[in-house]
Amino acid sequence: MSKHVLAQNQYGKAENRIVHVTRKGSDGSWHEIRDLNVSVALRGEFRDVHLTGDNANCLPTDTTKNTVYAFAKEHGITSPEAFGILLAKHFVTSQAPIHEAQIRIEEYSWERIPVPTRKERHSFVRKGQEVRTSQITFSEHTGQLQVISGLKDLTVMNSTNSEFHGYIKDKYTTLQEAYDRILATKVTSRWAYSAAAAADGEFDWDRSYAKVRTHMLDAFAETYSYSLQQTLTQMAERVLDHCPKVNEVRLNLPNKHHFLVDLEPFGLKNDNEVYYAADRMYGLIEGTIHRDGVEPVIATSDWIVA
Ligand SMILES: O=c1[nH]c(=O)c2[nH]c(=O)[nH]c2[nH]1
Repeated sequence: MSKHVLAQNQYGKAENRIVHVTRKGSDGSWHEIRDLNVSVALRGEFRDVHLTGDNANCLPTDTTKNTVYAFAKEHGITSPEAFGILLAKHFVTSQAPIHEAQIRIEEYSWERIPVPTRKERHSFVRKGQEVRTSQITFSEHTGQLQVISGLKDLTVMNSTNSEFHGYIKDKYTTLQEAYDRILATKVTSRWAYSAAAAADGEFDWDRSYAKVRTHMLDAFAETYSYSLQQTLTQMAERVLDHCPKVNEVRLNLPNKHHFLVDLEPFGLKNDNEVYYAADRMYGLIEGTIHRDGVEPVIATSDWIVA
C-alpha cells in the first residue's frame, strides 16, 4: 500500500485521427467527409489498476480506440457533438467501473475544390488560408532580378480516384496494393518567373499567384492518380501550360497516409468509409518540372515537414 495519495486520474486513447467518407447520390459519386481528432478519457474505479496491478477494472485504451472507429461505421458522424455524446454515454453505460467519460474532439474543416468540368465531387481543400511565400534576389554583379514565388500549408484531399499498385515487391514489402484510396497532401510549392516577368514593372503578382493556385488545385482534383508522383507532375505541368511567365515549378508533397481501419473483428464491413489518418511517418514526394531549355534555379535541398 502506498503511503501517498492517488488523486485525480483518468486514461484513454488520445488523438484518434479519423476520416469518415459518406457516399451520396444515385451512383455514390458525391462524397462528404468528416475529419476528426478524437480523444477519450475515462474516470472511475481505477485505484487497483494504479496501486495493485489488478487490471480487472481496466478497459484498454486500445479498445477505446477501436470503439471510436467502429462507432463511426455504425452510427456515422453527423456532428462532433453528436458523435461525442454517443461515445461518452457508451463508455459509462457499458462498463460498471467507468463513472465518467470525457470525449474531446477537434474537427478539421474542408471545402470542396470547385471543378466545373466534373459532376462527381470528391476533392477537398482544408479550410484556412495557406501561407504565400516569395524570394526575390537582385544581383549587382549580373543585374539579374530573380523572383521565386510559392505557397505552403495548402492541404488537399481526394476521397477517391487514387490507386497505387504495380510497384516493386521485395522481401521487405508488406504494403497492400490499393485500387481505391484516399490521396491527401499538404502542398509546398515554389515557382520561378521568367526574367522578363521579373523586369516587367506592370506584372500583376497577385493575379498570377491566384492563377497558379487555381491550376494546381484543378490538376490535383482532376487527375485520376496512380501515384502521388504522377499527381505532382500533373500539377506542375498544368501551371506551366497556363502560366507562360512561370518557367519552373517545384513541389514538395508529403503523402498524408489514410489507412482503412479493419472493422472485421467487430463484425463490420468497411466499404472505404472509415480511415485512420496517420500524421507520421509520411511518404515525401518531391520534384521540379521546368520548361525545356531553362536552367532550374529553385533549391532542392529544403527539408519539408508535413
Ligand atoms: O503515391 C504513392 N507513391 C509512392 O511512392 C508510395 N509508396 C508507398 O508506400 N505509398 C505510395 N504512394
